[in-house]
Amino acid sequence: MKKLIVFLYGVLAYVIFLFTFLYAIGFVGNFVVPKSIDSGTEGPFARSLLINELLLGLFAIQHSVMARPAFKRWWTRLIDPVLERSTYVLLASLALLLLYWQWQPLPALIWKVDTKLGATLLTAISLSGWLIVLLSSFMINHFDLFGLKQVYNNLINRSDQAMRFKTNLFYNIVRHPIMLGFLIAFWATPVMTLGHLVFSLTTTTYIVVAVKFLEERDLLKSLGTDYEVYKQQVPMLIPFTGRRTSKAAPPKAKLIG
Ligand SMILES: C[S@@+](CC[C@H](N)C(=O)[O-])C[C@H]1O[C@@H](n2cnc3c(N)ncnc32)[C@H](O)[C@@H]1O
Repeated sequence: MKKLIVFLYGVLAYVIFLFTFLYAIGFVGNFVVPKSIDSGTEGPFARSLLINELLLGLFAIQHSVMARPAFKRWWTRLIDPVLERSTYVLLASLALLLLYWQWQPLPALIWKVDTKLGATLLTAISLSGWLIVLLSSFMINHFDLFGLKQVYNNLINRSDQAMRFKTNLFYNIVRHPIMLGFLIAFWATPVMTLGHLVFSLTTTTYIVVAVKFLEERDLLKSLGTDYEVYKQQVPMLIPFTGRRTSKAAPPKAKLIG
């Protein structure tokens, strides 16, 4: 019975994540959803900017702190380790839902592409960014990243293994295709308002700092020279840049963590 409840908790966390992810596409692109990045009534500039930065900061802190191995070691002494990933996903989704709800529009225009062709092209590029995010998550392990694998294995009494290090497909072009997808989705827009610019600049800074100084540091610690070699062969975020001696070596069934 306990295992079933744990499984249902994981499924609920995943469903909330899926809704949050789909909502993000409409939020950033200003389509379909009731509250988007540019909708609502304009408030005082300083107050709006402060609220937006606090909302992004809350997400960044939750996302970064809860992903660190030291935090996970402490946290899984308090909660069932099977629930760790689902709880992380659930809290990240709640932080994003709060952001969508409380985001303050800053409508000043930075750029606007007036031609239909240009606007359609930029929207298509942005949507391709979201697709890159989704496809990349399947290239490492979508159901592991979002906690479903852990609760399912627990339900059927199968032992759970950590995620495997992958260098396939998009991971052979850049080391962080999920983050690259987000950057494309955030920046490719036919209408860039000040609010959207604040969102894109802050998230870009966060992504670069978190990837370089947190995620890659943990991966280096866990994978050692395999990750060192991968770093030399595959650029971080911009495809076809930097030193590239040869194709990334196939992973030697290395587990992360
Ligand atoms: C939200 S995912 C982002 C992955 C990567 N930064 C990206 O942008 O595609 C974060 C998780 O992916 C894992 N990860 C990063 N690179 C990986 C790789 N090449 N193979 C498998 N897992 C990876 C990290 O250990 C972390 O648990």
